[in-house]
Amino acid sequence: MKLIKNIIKKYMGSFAYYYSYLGYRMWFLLITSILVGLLDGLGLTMFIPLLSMIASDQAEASSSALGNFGFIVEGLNNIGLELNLVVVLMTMLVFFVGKGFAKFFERYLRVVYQQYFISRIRFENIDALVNYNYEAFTSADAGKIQNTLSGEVERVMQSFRTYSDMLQQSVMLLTYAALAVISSPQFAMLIVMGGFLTNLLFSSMYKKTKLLSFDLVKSNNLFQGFIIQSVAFYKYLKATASIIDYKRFLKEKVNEIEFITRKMGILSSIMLGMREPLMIGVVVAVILIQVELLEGSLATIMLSLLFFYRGLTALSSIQTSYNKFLSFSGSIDNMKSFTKSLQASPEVNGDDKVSSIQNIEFKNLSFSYNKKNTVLRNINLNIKPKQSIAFIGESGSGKTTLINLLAGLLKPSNGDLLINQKSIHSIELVNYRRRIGYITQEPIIFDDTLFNNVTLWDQKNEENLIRFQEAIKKSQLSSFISDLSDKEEERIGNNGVTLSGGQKQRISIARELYKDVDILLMDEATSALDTKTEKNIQKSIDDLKGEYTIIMIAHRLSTVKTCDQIVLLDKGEIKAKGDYKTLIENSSEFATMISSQQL
Ligand SMILES: Nc1ncnc2c1ncn2[C@@H]1O[C@H](COP(=O)(O)OP(=O)(O)OP(=O)(O)O)[C@@H](O)[C@H]1O
Repeated sequence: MKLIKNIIKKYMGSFAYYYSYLGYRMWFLLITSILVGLLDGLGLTMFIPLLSMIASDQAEASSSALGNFGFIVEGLNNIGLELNLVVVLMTMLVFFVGKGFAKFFERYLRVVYQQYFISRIRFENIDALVNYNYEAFTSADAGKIQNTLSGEVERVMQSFRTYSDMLQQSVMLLTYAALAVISSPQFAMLIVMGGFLTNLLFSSMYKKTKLLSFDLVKSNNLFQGFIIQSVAFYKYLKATASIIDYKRFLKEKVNEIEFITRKMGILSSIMLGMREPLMIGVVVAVILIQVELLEGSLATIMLSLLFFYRGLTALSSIQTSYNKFLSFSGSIDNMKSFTKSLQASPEVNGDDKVSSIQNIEFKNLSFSYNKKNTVLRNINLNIKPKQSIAFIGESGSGKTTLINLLAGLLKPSNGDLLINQKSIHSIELVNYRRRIGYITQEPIIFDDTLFNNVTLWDQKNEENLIRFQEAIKKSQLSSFISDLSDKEEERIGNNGVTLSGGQKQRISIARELYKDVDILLMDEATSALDTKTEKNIQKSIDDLKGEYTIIMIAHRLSTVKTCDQIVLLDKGEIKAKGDYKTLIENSSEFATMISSQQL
């Protein structure tokens, strides 16, 4: 009973979950399952006229042979068919062919709906992830996100698969039960009562076995403890001859365990041995009562029995599927809470469209992570179009946070960031970000061709090829590409393993130049590049100055010499700003930094 209750509870909750994605499709699944069960059942009823023909040795069966299913015979009679052998066999064939079609349709729908269901979950999570607030993302569990989007989705799909198995088998069970009742209501009732009684007998035995297994675990644990102690205290026990008494005590425990295990063995053997004779005993008793006392028809009883047998097979499949379903169903709860938590922290977006980024102004801007950890204080800064500006400062001084604010990934806690005199809070972020190129410290290289890496899977038409070539030229990659055997179609390999650090950096630059952007955010690589590569990269950056607004985080001060503005950050505050010459003269910290890097 508890199992059935649990099954129904889980069943309904999960139905609602699948229904929220599949809607009316769930009803289609249910209807096709019912159809399969009905056609199968009706096909089986045709065994009865066959049996009655054999029993009476007549060439035709009467409608009474089918009991409550007599309507099938009458229906056939109405269309001018007598129930002879050929008609019976053909009708059976028609029902089973019909069942075949229904089964095909049901399986087909299941596969299609399963894919639809999973796509919907994936879309929902991808949308939520794309729309996720960056600050929430930084504190989210990256492993969980990855696992849920790949492995867990797979497990939710499995849950649906086993659920639809269960759904189909349950419908079959109900259909068979209904058919068994229609075939011979009295017989069905008696069988159910008999089954219920035997179940009572078994459930008391199950309870006993369960209690015994608890006892066994307890005794085993105790015994383990005593054995460990006999080793630990061996010297004392031996020296005082107490080991002899201890031996007797240990042997008693061994006997105790053996006794419980034997009791359990007897119980389970009794259950195993009794199950079938008991069931058959019930069936025999019920058939005898039906035929001898209640004068029922043997043929309809046989049919009812056949349905019971089919029903029993469906029941054991339900149990197997349910166990499997249970092992996957935890993933449904996990997926629900995961999707909910992603959707709970969406990015806040404004309506003001930015078609090109001109003036950038930090106005008394402060920023705190999680409303307490203040990392930027009272930042005031003006960046004019096509200016180049470098942020420098110790590790943790807030440089990356500033870049994140500029990209709209983080929003100012106090003060404001104005883009073309409009607050970043009111700006529509997707179009704004399309105007931004971002060259990260670790170059982003996809496992694909050079062309796709630069154009991010743009169409390879004439116009795009010209843009591609221009980007390649500007980022000093022309000679590199002419050395490649497949030119722009050369595959770069996973994370660019076949490329040097400098080449990767320049491909990242080419990607940003291919786009039509106004500003370039650059997080300069800290990893030691050889002097030649460093010089090359420096040259490619220098060439871009004056063409784009360049905002960079500079670790090597050699790169900041030609910048229009250098901003020295210290513990989240602007310590000094100006061009290279002014800063050397006005800031002792900057002068010290320069001398420590021997420039
Ligand atoms: N997601 C976060 N949550 C809380 N605090 C953070 C988070 N990210 C950074 N911080 C803190 O903010 C401060 C500034 O970090 P930021 O990354 O901006 O410094 P940085 O100057 O770029 O450092 P580095 O040169 O080492 O990259 C640091 O104290 C850091 O610990």
